[in-house]
Amino acid sequence: MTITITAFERSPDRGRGLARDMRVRWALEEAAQPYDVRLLSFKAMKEPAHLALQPFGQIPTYEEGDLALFESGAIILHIAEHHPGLLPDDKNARARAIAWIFAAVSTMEPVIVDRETARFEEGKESWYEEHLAHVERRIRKRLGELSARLGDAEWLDGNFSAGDLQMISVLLRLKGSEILRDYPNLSAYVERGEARTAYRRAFAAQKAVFLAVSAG
Ligand SMILES: N[C@@H](CCC(=O)N[C@@H](CSCc1ccc([N+](=O)[O-])cc1)C(=O)NCC(=O)O)C(=O)O
Repeated sequence: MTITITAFERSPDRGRGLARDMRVRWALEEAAQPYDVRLLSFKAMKEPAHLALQPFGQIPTYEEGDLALFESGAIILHIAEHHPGLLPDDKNARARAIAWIFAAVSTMEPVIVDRETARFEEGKESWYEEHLAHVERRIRKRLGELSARLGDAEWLDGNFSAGDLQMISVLLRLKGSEILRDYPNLSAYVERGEARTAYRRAFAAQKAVFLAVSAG
């Protein structure tokens, strides 16, 4: 059955692969699953047809036959559970890989999104600099803990998994910042993810959308 995901018609990430459709694209490429993309304007995202799929008016969503899913973590887990290559066969290792999906979205991503929110929405406030220092301290705490756990391993727990895909996708939102550069093993971990063929195919596909819109 055809898989259809939704993505920004004009992504504010300007083809840098930071919007969350990228991580779903990546998972589908790792699973060697072809997919269609329905591109949505910001307006269309808030209209009833899309709200029926995604109650918060956001992307991505995932449709396959009579299944409609939202929440990128849930979509990635669904893909991983239904296709080989993203979760180990061993049941305990599989459970640990799923734990890393949750760790990425519920422990690591919120502190990183806090920094983006502060920079985009609070930059003019008198307390911005002090607030940003606290936010970045919280990010560094989590990065230090993740760095210690990863050590010199290639992936978080054995072979590459959906947990790595989600964690690397979250860490990529720090790409280019001096913060991630302070954790060389995490920078190298992210680069290993970016070097994967599936990542590069997903990145090229989402960037092609931006280039087409920019050329239009
Ligand atoms: N928890 C949901 C969150 C989905 C979400 O945040 N979607 C964003 C796009 S990805 C977040 C995002 C947006 C932009 C950049 N960027 O770099 O420009 C990066 C990430 C969205 O639709 N925003 C529009 C809205 O909320 O009205 C999930 O993981 O699926």
